[in-house]
Amino acid sequence: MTLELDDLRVRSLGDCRYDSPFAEMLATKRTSPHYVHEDDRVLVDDTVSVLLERGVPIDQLPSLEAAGPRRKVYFDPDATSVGIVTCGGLCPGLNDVIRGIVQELTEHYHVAHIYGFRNGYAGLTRKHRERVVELDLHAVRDINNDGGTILGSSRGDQDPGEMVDTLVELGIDVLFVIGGDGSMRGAMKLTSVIDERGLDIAVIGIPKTIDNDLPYTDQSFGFQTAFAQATEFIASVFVESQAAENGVGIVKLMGRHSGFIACYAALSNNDADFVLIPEVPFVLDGPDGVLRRVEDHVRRHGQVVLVVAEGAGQELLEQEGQTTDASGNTKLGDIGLYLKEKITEHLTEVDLPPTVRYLDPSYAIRSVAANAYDSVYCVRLAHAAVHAGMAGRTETVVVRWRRRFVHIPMALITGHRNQVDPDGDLWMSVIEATGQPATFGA
Ligand SMILES: Nc1ncnc2c1ncn2[C@@H]1O[C@H](COP(=O)(O)OP(=O)(O)O)[C@@H](O)[C@H]1O
Ligand SMILES: O=P(O)(O)OC[C@H]1O[C@](O)(COP(=O)(O)O)[C@@H](O)[C@@H]1O
Ligand SMILES: [Mg+2]
Repeated sequence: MTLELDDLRVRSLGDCRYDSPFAEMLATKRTSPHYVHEDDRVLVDDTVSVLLERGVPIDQLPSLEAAGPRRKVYFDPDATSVGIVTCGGLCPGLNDVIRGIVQELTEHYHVAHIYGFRNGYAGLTRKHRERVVELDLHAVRDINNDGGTILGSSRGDQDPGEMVDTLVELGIDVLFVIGGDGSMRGAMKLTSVIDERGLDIAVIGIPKTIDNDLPYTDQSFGFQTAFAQATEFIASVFVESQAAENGVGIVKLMGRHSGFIACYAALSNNDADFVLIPEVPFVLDGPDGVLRRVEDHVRRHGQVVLVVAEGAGQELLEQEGQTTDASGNTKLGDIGLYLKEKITEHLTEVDLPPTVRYLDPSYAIRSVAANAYDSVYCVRLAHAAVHAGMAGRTETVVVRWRRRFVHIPMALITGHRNQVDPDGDLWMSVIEATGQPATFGA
């Protein structure tokens, strides 16, 4: 990591001049094991060797601004209007975040207006301006019991100039963008137009991804719910594969570039014998290839279960030209079906005609309501986002980093992707739990 302290400083619109509703509560607070003072910072690194390697004084070590309420805020709460938008793929907990933002802004800051934009960035365009909804406590009362997002979502590019026009027309001071890497890139285009026009509008990101592929954040919200859902499907194919002769269970799970869902779901119920993820390439043929390993497993145990992340082994698939979705994300080939075909073919050839159960739970793992753990996480992120916005932070994302809520510059979260490290301890745990080899063939 070549990060310097200056790369981690977040932008502010200006000095905070208004009293915060939390001023009294904060008056006596100091940093403790359970609280980081607003003037204190959280270290990025957590190992002695890395800190020593940096070779700089402690106050020059890479660190992050603590999230949370401030004694003074930038926006005059009574005169403030905010907007909320949810973009990209669904994720458990979106409604919890929306609800948390609305409750915090209403009950503590008493802001003037809270607007919800419908269906992602499309909702900020001229064409959809009339679909904007005003949000209050009543509108968000029990939305956390449902999956999805009450605001809707979408993929696809929109003109940032037109979107900023909408913010100006509605008098929005703070825009909360709940979205993934694409949404944060879109949010940065908004801040650049806002800067060009000299406007006083803050843009705060709340990172969303069930793939858990955003960097500088501990597991992202909704991830735990999603992989817990996924375990149910693994358990089903396990039962099915046990009951059949030469039973083969295959579950394909979401994870475009990162195999976190596959790893965690597999570790959770420990029924998987093989986990295939995008980060660890594999070959099918040859003595150490997947097919021979699967065959060996079936010979020894009479059945086998494979968990495969959708982005795994894409290089094995013959695809006619690469296509992308409306947001520019690469469309993937179906590795699950390909494995099903290849395994069936191979086991039939070696006289172990299989019964294959293939499940692709797809949207069933991301469209559900958040579990209790994720709901807590969501509401705390929502609070942090509101405090950041009211304090005039902009182009800033609120994240939980090593269990502390902090602010990071938006550019960092789009800079690279969080992936399972084949040399890291998570993959080691997967190998330990499944008993699969560290690699498959040359
Ligand atoms: N480079 C970009 N510049 C501007 N907007 C972008 C960019 N990438 C994605 N977006 C927009 O952000 C929204 C969400 O992006 P998408 O990739 O679908 O989901 P996610 O935010 O979950 O990664 C879409 O409306 C998309 O057009
Ligand atoms: O069918 P859709 O909506 O494009 O979603 C599929 C993709 O969405 C994901 O859940 C990720 O979504 P985001 O890019 O919005 O984070 C992937 O796991 C999956 O490949
Ligand atoms: Mg994305």
